[in-house]
Amino acid sequence: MRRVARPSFANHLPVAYLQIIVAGGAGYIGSHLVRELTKAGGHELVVLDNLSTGHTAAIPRGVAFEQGDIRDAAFLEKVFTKHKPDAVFHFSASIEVAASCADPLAYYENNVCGTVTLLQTMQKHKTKYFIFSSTAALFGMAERMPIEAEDRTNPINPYGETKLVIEKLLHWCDQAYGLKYVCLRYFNACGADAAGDIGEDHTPESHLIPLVLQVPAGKREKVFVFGEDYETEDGSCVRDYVHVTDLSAAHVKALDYLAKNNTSNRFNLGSGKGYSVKEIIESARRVTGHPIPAEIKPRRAGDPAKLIASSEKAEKILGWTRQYETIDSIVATAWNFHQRNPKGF
Ligand SMILES: NC(=O)c1ccc[n+]([C@@H]2O[C@H](COP(=O)([O-])OP(=O)(O)OC[C@H]3O[C@@H](n4cnc5c(N)ncnc54)[C@H](O)[C@@H]3O)[C@@H](O)[C@H]2O)c1
Ligand SMILES: O=c1ccn([C@@H]2O[C@H](COP(=O)(O)OP(=O)(O)O[C@H]3O[C@H](CO)[C@H](O)[C@H](O)[C@H]3O)[C@@H](O)[C@H]2O)c(=O)[nH]1
Repeated sequence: MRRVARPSFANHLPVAYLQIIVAGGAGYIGSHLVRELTKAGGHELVVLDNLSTGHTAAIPRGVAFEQGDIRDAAFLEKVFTKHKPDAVFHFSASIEVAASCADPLAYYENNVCGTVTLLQTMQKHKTKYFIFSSTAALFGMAERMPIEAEDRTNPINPYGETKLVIEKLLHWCDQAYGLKYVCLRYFNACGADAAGDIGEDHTPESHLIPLVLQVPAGKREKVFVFGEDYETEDGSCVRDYVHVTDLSAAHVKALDYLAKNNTSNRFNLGSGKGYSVKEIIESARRVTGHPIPAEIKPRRAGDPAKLIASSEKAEKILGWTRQYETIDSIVATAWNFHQRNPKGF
């Protein structure tokens, strides 16, 4: 069979030839992308992760793994020299809004300094494409709902601001070095792969859906509702919950987009529907058949009242569609993971 020559960086790369680094690929969302890319085949994948919150068991057998930190320039240099990536998916970050309010320096160090080191290594090695895990937290107290990709950004917590700093830096990296990037602003990632063998497993857990499911799983007696005095219908915070497998599909499309168009862009990714904390607890009650007691607590630091996405731009430009539309179908996949893996990974 004739071997097709690998094209130079001067040309757009056919998607099938890419060497890909998934930084943070042992984590919740990154491991789901690795699963999707592995299923699709055709790429050489390397997971890079310091395992601060990720799990080796979440990395499929046969996928290369480099354990280390994105803040460690010497480690990155070794990995990039060895694997010569064409594209980097960058999930590796600290992710909790309340923790970022308590320790902003740690968040800037990991999310900003770490990403700068990663981008410096990419620039040195002429790595062409960068897909960045950004967030709805960029928007803060948004002026309108649903939030369009081009709406004004105004983060109200350090976590969101670290992501905005990087989005702005990426613009300048494109201008200065020709780096092509896509920023994907996920709203609230949730659910688990349909097979139920990978899912969300953080210790300690801070995210709403896995915490709610710890009650029927027998790991906690009740769930707390942080704030009942927001300007929302039932007083609790409203978020847009989007399934992690749907998010993975958007990443595959983003890579395709970069390889075909060689143009940077940014997209919001959500379901377009908002659910309050109380509605999420109701959904978990329906899915699990457990009464799930709830107790009202004061507001949590850094929480905006409402975040709902318009994903119209991603639908139009990337051709992104979602498989999971109802909140119960999403919660059911998370519950499936927790039932199959009662001790996590
Ligand atoms: N979970 C959500 O709802 C959500 C929403 C919007 C954006 N995001 C973003 O998506 C990305 C992934 O989130 P997640 O929920 O999968 O989190 P996660 O904590 O499960 O995954 C992050 C992974 O990155 C690794 N990591 C962290 N710092 C690192 C470092 N310095 N060097 C190397 N590896 C490091 C961790 O070990 C982990 O495997 C993050 O960038 C987060 O900000 C998440
Ligand atoms: O025990 C809990 C846990 C959470 N909440 C509330 O549930 C909502 C969702 O909270 P999560 O911690 O699940 O998620 P966040 O909205 O704070 O943040 C998540 O989604 C963001 C995007 O919207 C980010 O990117 C971030 O990384 C990711 O953690 C918030 O109003 C929070 O106050 C509770 O009431 N009780």
